[in-house]
Amino acid sequence: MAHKVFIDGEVGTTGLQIRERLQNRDDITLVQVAAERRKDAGARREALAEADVAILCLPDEAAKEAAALAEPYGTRLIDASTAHRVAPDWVFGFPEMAEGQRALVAGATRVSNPGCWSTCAIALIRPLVQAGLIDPAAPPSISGVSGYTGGGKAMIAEYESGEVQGSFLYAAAQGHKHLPEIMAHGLLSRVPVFVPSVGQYAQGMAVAVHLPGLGAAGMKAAEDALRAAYAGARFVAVVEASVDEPRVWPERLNGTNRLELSVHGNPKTGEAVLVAVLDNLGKGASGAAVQNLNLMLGVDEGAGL
Ligand SMILES: NC(=O)C1=CN([C@@H]2O[C@H](COP(=O)(O)OP(=O)(O)OC[C@H]3O[C@@H](n4cnc5c(N)ncnc54)[C@H](OP(=O)(O)O)[C@@H]3O)[C@@H](O)[C@H]2O)C=CC1
Ligand SMILES: CC(=O)N[C@@H](CCC(=O)OP(=O)(O)O)C(=O)O
Repeated sequence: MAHKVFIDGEVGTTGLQIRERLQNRDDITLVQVAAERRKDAGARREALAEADVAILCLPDEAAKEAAALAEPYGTRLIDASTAHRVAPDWVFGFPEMAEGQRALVAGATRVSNPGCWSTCAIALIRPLVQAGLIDPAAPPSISGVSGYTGGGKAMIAEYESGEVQGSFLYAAAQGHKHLPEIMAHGLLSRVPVFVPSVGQYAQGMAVAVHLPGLGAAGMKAAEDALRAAYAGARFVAVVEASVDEPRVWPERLNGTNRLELSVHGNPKTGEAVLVAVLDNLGKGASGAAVQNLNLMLGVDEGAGL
């Protein structure tokens, strides 16, 4: 029998992309609420009760409300928002992050999908902390660029109406909402400096983790640590630096569920940078949610991806 899946927030940026990935699958029946009733708590409660799994593609407060509405029915949840990413009773939905994480996701009732920035940062930082190449108390700074779809419907409207043009840095005041999850799952004891930016293009992300003084031997060790951490992973790969040299193109994995990592630097000076590229709407959001759903349903991890 088909699994019943409700996408709460189905007409938002992340929700629409998840629907596209699920709507033609024979093993899934979508439970739907009419678009005009999408914020009606009664209609959402009924859908949450009917579904086997609900994927929350909502602002944080609405995601917390949905989790409370679903509680009495035991509906399994995947939350795409920031609301539960460091909550102890939710499993962090980055299956490649650690040995055993895939099994935790598969068996979970509540899975919190990682943020797009944090997927990149954690993927690069965590294995290096574990290899002793990053001191958790002296974390590297992080920078990056995202397409404007990362800001959801509101930012898409700003760009596509012409109200906003150009690119900008943001969160320079060091309060970005992904910092807690980067610290917790990146195994850091001190918060890193993080300066993200938005470029004048729709979709795709590149992130750099800055490692001053890593040295030539450290660069080799970093690449070895990353390769060991993601050996056998289907959607995460370490690629040669040449793939991302001399320009890192944030759009190069668009339309995929892939995350690619590379190690760059100058062996003469020892200055190094780790780079991650993904589609913010793919492995950074909707693709990751579908991968987690597949694991929870016990089907091929890559179904529909
Ligand atoms: N865009 C991205 O790249 C990523 C987004 N995320 C996260 O996913 C979540 C969704 O983001 P995104 O899709 O970009 O956001 P959007 O603003 O594009 O979509 C959110 C949807 O939720 C609806 N909504 C708002 N409040 C409620 C409510 N109380 N009840 C029901 N529906 C509600 C909105 O309605 P309306 O149509 O009226 O606006 C909208 O359709 C957010 O938490 C975001 O942080 C995660 C990773 C990446
Ligand atoms: C470009 C842009 O604004 N991006 C969003 C993050 C998108 C994403 O990954 O995240 P959440 O799941 O945490 O919303 C931001 O930086 O706040």
